[in-house]
Amino acid sequence: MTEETRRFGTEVGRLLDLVVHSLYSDREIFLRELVANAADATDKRRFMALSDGALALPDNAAIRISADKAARTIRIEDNGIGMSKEELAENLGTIARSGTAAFTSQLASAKPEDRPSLIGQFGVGFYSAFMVAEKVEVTSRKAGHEEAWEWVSDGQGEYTLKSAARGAPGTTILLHIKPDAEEYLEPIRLKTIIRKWADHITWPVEIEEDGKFEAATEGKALWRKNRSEITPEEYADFYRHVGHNFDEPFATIHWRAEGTVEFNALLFIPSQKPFMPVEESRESKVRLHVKRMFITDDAKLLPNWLNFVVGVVDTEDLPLNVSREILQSTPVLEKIRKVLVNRVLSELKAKAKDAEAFKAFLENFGSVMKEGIYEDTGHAAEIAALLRFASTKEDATTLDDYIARMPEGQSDIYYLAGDAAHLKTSPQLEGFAEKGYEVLLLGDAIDAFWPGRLGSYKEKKLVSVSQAGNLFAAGDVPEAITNLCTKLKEALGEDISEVTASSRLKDSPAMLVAAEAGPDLAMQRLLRRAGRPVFGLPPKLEINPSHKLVEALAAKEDVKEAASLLLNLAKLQDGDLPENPAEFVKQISAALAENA
Ligand SMILES: Nc1ncnc2c1ncn2[C@@H]1O[C@H](COP(=O)(O)OP(=O)(O)OP(=O)(O)O)[C@@H](O)[C@H]1O
Repeated sequence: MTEETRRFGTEVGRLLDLVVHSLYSDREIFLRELVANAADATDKRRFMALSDGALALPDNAAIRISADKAARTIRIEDNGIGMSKEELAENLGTIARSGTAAFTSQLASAKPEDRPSLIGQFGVGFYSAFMVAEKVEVTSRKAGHEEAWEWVSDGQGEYTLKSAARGAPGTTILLHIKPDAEEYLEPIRLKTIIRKWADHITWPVEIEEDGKFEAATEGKALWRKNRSEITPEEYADFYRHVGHNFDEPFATIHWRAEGTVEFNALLFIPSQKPFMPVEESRESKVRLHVKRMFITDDAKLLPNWLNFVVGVVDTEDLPLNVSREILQSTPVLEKIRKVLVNRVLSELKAKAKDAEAFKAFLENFGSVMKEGIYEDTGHAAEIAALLRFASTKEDATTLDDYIARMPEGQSDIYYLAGDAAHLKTSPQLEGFAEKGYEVLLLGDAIDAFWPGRLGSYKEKKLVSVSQAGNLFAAGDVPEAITNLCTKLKEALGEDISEVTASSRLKDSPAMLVAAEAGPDLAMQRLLRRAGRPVFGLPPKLEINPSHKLVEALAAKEDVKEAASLLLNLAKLQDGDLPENPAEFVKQISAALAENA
């Protein structure tokens, strides 16, 4: 029989090296990882069999574990979907998941003493087998195929692949246990580990004892138990399992919904940003189960702006053989989604009462939530009410508190969106302090988008300070200034829609403001940087009649050169480059030379 020898992808080599050499405690998680893979593979086969009867699972489908003390092996067998030759090479010989690759580099840069807990809590999937095994043999037959393949490796950089025999589809993993890991050859030890880590697995997990396979799990899904029967550790373990996270949950939401739709739900809000961002997709991965059986994790049970919530929803209101088509159209899912969003929002409202803890939550997930204001008009106001913002008066304020502080005469909510580092010193803020008007300082990239979409909050309009020129129209302006405005407008042409004198400017000679309708300046900047057309009127130029430079210009006949200088200065102040930086430097140098 021909045997092929292949080398692991470089990332795998690194990961294996780190796993094997930095983990001394918590090795038992290898069993959790391998059993979880077996359960996932069985779930996949069950789901595929819905559209292809030939793939149907045997009635006694289970995950079976047996240890052979004499041979020093542990065998883990499943009736799952199996792997073809190329899948064995792809799944076990390379790291396809970007998250795992990123995890590997994080692991490499972590202090050696921190690595065990990182590995122990995160899990490294299949490769954890090499923590306890000096050689791993995987025999797999893909459901629907006749041939089977055997993958063998000692984890030292290479693996072999050869044709093999397996009576039925599924995967067998044979671990040749290292001398220092013999404790795992005891069935009782294996059972304890399964109970601890894998009790929620919905497929039977059986362990061979005295020649007979015995159920190792209670077989009662955690989310179907009463809250009083579950310990905080059990919740946390389950959270780490479903969420691939390694922190403690910030919130655990476990309830049974009864009414128009019935289901059990166990949802978690992480307390840290997941190490793996929501990988390739932004969509919710909350798992849908029907009568305990896993159906899919892409039913989009929660909207994208709650994509950080992980967990399980299990309903009796759908048939076990629910197909993808039914999932897309059934009103049951729509009803479930509604209940879930409202439940998560009310949990967040309750959590918001502890300002300190909630601050950390918002630092992690506040920007994702803001996307909800943009995408989900039905919940926009509720989301906005939960958020906190920096302002010219407070480090963090809610919109309600902002409104409560509004002085007499202020009717709108003012905000300035832009680069967080420059907000506090922006000339756009000039004039607001004098009026006693607080301004929200919005430094997230998404902040350029959502205020315009929200429009108003509790009947107060959200107004960008870059569009609040009306507040500061200068009263009586000397004729020379009015003439200067006209001359500047002539010189600047279509770049500027209007030049006006403003009372808001204190230290700056001029400033750009956006037209009242259309995108504000922060939004225009984003559009420009993204190479997108900027719609709406060009900006206005406000000049400061009491600034020395403006006074001097008002006395001049020809302001052509000065006009473009003034415009470029205003652009610079907003963090934009002048259109032609070299030309601008020439102008400035010439102006300085005149006064030198
Ligand atoms: N028993 C199995 N049956 C079928 N496919 C398997 C089995 N075990 C592993 N695989 C395949 O190998 C891939 C890699 O497994 P591995 O455990 O390393 O990562 P994962 O399960 O994708 O991620 P994680 O362990 O972080 O959840 C799996 O995604 C799956 O496609």
